[in-house]
Amino acid sequence: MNASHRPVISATGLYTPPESITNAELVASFNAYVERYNADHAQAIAAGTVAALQPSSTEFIEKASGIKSRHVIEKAGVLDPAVMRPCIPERGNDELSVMAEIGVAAARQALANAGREASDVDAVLCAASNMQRAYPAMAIEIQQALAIEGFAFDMNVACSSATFGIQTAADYIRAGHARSVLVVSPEVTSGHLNWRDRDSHFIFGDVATAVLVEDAGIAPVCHWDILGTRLKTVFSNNIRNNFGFLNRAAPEGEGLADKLFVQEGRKVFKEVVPMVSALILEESARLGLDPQALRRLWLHQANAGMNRLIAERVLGHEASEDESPTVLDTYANTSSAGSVIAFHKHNRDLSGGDTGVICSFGAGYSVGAVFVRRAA
Ligand SMILES: CC(C)(COP(=O)(O)OP(=O)(O)OC[C@H]1O[C@@H](n2cnc3c(N)ncnc32)[C@H](O)[C@@H]1OP(=O)(O)O)[C@@H](O)C(=O)NCCC(=O)NCCSC(=O)CC(=O)O
Repeated sequence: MNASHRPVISATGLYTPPESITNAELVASFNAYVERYNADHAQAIAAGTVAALQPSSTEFIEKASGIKSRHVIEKAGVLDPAVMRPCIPERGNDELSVMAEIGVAAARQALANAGREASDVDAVLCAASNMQRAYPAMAIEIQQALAIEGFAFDMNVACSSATFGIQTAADYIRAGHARSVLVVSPEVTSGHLNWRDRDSHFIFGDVATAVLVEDAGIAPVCHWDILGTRLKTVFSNNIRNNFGFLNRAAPEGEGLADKLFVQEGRKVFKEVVPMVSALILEESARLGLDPQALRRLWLHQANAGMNRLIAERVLGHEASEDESPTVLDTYANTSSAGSVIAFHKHNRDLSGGDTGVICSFGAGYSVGAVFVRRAA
């Protein structure tokens, strides 16, 4: 088999959890929790020592974010007003862990779509925003479950994990260190979402994606050439999660609001939109591409309004759904997997020579862009 040291995307895979929660179901559960909380604290609220909680609304959620529903690994616990978290039973050390299980499902689909055997793969990156344990690496568990030789490791750049993973895989191909690399992004975001926080309880969903990055010399006929990749990070506290082993002890420990997802959504919106559009425009120029000729933008799926603005700045006109497809309406924000889901679901209709960009952005701040051209 030939090695060209030119990276391509050979195929992608997607695992979608069967259970899904509509905005109406989510808001009914949240508002039942609010009613119960306010009744339980009625005296303190009347005395002004405790603030009453405000109800959520389906109209607000859809208008502010574009999200209509989200998939989750475990629905009953999330919707029980007395629980409001996914109840995923702990598994024994000799059982496949949840993240590995959904990552393997997505990886198997990517391999099948490429006509590739797992034994052909040289490396596995588990690129995701929340690892369910510190070690051993989730990636090594996925590697073992697929019976892959070589090496594997985890990486976390929050929402940009998958695009940073694709660039890392592409660099292995460019350097000749590997010819076939799986970038797997299992996102169990329901675990870190604070389902009791009105400002963010609607934001996330669970999913797993896989991207098979390979040397063009071994790639299937139908693939996407990686024309260039560009990464950027700028520190910000506006999306933050303080969970970690240094704060394991009560009363500061796990379960407190700051150990879950916290964001200043408006600031994120305002500060990240210009970062993303500038990065896409700069990298287009460096690659000698006309941004207005990009056939499709597969953008991170956090907020429909954000994507509208970014796409307009890049393309120079209001983007159609065909130019900038949305998946957050049914998946919500799936962190690093979002732009890959958009690419997975919306790339087969394009023609040879069509060019586009897979672009993620989020906590860090972080932005990752992968420019691709359909080969055949
Ligand atoms: C979160 C948002 C949808 C919120 O929309 P807005 O900014 O318009 O809303 P806001 O917070 O200013 O609130 C406006 C008004 O609505 C009220 N309000 C807030 N929540 C409500 C709810 N659930 N139901 C009804 N009303 C609500 C507020 O109290 C306020 O009232 P009043 O007007 O009376 O004060 C949006 O800001 C957003 O999507 N920002 C981008 C976020 C983003 O990209 N994050 C990255 C996520 S991290 C990520 O992607 C993954 C990663 O990096 O790992």
